[in-house]
Amino acid sequence: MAATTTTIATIGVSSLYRTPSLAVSARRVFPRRSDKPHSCSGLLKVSAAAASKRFGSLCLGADRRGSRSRCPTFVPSAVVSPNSVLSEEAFQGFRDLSKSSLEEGEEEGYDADAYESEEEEEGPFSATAGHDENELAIASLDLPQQLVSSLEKRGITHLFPIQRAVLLPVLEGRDLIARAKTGTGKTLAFGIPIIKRLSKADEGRKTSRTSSSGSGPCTYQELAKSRRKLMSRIIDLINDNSLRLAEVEYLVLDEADRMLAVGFEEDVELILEKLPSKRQSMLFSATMPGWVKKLARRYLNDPLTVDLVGDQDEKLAEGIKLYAIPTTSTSKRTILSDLITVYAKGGKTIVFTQTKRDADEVSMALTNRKFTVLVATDVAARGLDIPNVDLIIHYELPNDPETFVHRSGRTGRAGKEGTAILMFTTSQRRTVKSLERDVGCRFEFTSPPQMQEVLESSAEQVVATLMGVQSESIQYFLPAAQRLTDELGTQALAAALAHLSGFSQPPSSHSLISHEQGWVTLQLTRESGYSRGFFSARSVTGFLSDVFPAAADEVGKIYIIADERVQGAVFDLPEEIAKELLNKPLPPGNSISKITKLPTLQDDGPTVDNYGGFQTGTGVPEVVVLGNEVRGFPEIGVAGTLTVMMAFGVVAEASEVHALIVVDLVIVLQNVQTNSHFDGNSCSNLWTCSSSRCDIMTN
Ligand SMILES: Nc1ncnc2c1ncn2[C@@H]1O[C@H](COP(=O)(O)OP(=O)(O)OP(=O)(O)O)[C@@H](O)[C@H]1O
Repeated sequence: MAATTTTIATIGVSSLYRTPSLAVSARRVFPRRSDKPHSCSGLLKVSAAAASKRFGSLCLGADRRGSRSRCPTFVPSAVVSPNSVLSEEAFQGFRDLSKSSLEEGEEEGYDADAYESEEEEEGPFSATAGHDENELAIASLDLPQQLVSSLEKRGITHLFPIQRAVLLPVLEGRDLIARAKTGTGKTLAFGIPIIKRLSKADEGRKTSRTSSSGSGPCTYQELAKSRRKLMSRIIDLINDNSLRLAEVEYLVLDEADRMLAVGFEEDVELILEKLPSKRQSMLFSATMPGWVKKLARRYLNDPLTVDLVGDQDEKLAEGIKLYAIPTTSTSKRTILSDLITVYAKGGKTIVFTQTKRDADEVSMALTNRKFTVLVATDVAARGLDIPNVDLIIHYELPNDPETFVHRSGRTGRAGKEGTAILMFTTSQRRTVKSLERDVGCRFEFTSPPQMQEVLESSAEQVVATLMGVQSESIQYFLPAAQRLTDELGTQALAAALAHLSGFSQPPSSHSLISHEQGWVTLQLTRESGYSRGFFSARSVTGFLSDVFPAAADEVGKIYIIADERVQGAVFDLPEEIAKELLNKPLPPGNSISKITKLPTLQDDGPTVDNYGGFQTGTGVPEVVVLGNEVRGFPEIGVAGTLTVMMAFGVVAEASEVHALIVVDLVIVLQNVQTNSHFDGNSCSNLWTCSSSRCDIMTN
């Protein structure tokens, strides 16, 4: 490629689109200032991924032409409403007013926040709702034909709302800050108009081709010569003069809030310093905290704000169903496989962890069944457009609401549906509640799938796969199938289904209550004539002590069956102990069995939702805070701001927790509303606790 050709500098891995040929077509729809033709030379798109030095692709080029002229501002009267289609009237308003303002040379401010709201009549992706389809068709926007065709090939024929909302402002050269939900097409929102403008510039150059030299940023050729440099950091490229940005005309900060956040800002600033001050700058993101808008003003010139999210509304993309599932750190991995089997239904899943190490561990744990899973840290949370991801699992809570929005937004893209599941431990309930508030969403709190559901889902998926086997292939296996059916009947098919589901071995036993592997859940039932009064958890331990003391020592969680006509409880035991117990003779009127499905339990059964109040009285402690009167540990005071950790990984801010009472080394949390007596700072002990022991680690 010669040094004189016009190409676009697009830097970054996220949402990267291919530059179409810059074929020129006559401009019809959008009038432009005739007195000041734009001479666009290049686009610099810096994504968070770029700033994090993870360049997946780099396409650099330069135009040797002169600099771009900035269009005056204009005053559109459009209605931009959160999540809604920009109405055709509004769209027309953009056109008319931009036209008139351009004609009149007006330069007025524009504040999309001041826009009125418009009721959403149809889905947010219904670009043609109530409008003349042709008016909104990409084919009618006077874009280069090759661009229109390549978009059509990808099923992109009509503008999405954010694309409609920013089209004219970008064409007119406005700086802007744009917010729209994940997967709503922000990439093409800036891509289409910039390509259109570049193609115009290219057209201009072709018709008045004069010079082939210049002092452009750098040439594709130069960098092709040094491929290795393509892979190195952009900062290094700038520093050693391989990348010169002096003629870049368009700057897009995609994932702008991430780009301008601490840790990235410095690099971005360094890059921005190298850009000409005369440029068009645009900030896009699905999340745009207030501080970004303030900071952005340093980089933008009289920016237009286009906000299709709004402050009041749910900030997640529509079509994403949210579940929250209580777990413990030890049961998480077992539950994860089950969740993927039941909720992804054979589709694609992304599992988000906090650290790379966790990601490695989780992916190792997902080996026995057949999954299509990407296990990733938050590096993959933004910008990645992987088609048709069905399920997102927040294996660990995100650090902030923005990360939750972006992680979840890897599904439910371009109007499709998806599911996001948040796995949380009991002490994280408050964080989950904060997430609901900050993101404006609602979780459905549900329990981990029961083994029966997992097996049924697995079988369904295998059956669906079998339906896709071509009849020509089936013919080859008919004789063997016939033989097997004759010998084993339906057992033969069941064996095939079990094997294809990844269950050649029976599912490993795990507790129905805590989902911990190596544990089983048993049910004790007592006939009414043998009742010795009120049936309680104590009745169970007393019974076990009589029958098999080892079981009484090892028993885990105990829950009473809700049905009042039944005297009974369910409880967890280690598998080996359970086996022995099941062989012991029982007192008359009592029966014990291993169960595969939990009966309905009394209120303190495994919780579905229990905000603000913690469970009391049973088994492993949920959260620990140091109280003033910790029996047996008089030296322990109170630490109001102490971070407390439990042996099974629960982390809680002590300031969010209420009280701790220790009863016979079973730690019980009580929901004491006043925490005034926790203000003392006398103690800063960190406790790790389990039901059977408490260790104190003094700082
Ligand atoms: N007008 C359109 N019609 C149909 N599909 C579209 C249209 N615009 C974009 N898409 C598709 O929608 C998907 C999401 O687009 P894109 O990646 O630009 O979203 P985004 O808003 O940048 O999301 P995120 O904030 O997560 O980065 C892509 O697969 C894209 O090809």
